[in-house]
Amino acid sequence: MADIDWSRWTPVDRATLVFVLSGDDILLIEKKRGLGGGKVNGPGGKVDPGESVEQCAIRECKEELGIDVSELEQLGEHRFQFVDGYSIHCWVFRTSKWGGEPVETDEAVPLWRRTDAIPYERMWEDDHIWLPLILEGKAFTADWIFEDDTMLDHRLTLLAQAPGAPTE
Ligand SMILES: Nc1ncnc2c1[nH]c(=O)n2[C@H]1C[C@H](O)[C@@H](COP(=O)(O)OP(=O)(O)OP(=O)(O)O)O1
Repeated sequence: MADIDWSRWTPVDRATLVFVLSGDDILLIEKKRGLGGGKVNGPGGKVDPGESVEQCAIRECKEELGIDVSELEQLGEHRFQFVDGYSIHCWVFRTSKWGGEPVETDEAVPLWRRTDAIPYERMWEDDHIWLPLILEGKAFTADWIFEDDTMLDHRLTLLAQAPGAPTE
């Protein structure tokens, strides 16, 4: 964390992640392409110009899984900094409200798993640190330094309330 002035940090991209919960189950994806292609993650992706993070979350769930999510609860904020200079600011939502049946698309394969059997070994290295907080409904903000797929450092702070919407 030492070399980064997080107070001046400006991301290259903004993105979202969405976790749909249904009883003891969570809806994940096997991501086919893009950043993290080949990994298991939640549906999500980069924010389009002029789009809010919530609009992005809804659009990405439709594009990647064909489902319509609603009543999104914004709980987490990630600042991912890669040592090659790339950076991405990611907003994490959860919901238990969705319509439609998740289907495979050219971007993702749906993957329902029990919340006590999340395949962290197939996910980004950071996920096991913060996804349990999403399941518990705990708000947080977190900073991460990555070299490619390897997590070098991190700092996670629990929040009393959800992080605010992005201002950049
Ligand atoms: N470290 C880590 N853990 C968990 N999730 C992520 C990371 N780093 C990440 O970037 N992500 C997430 C954040 C986003 O949901 C995706 C990256 O966006 P991407 O899928 O590349 O964006 P799209 O808009 O869907 O894809 P393109 O159309 O740009 O190819 O990963």
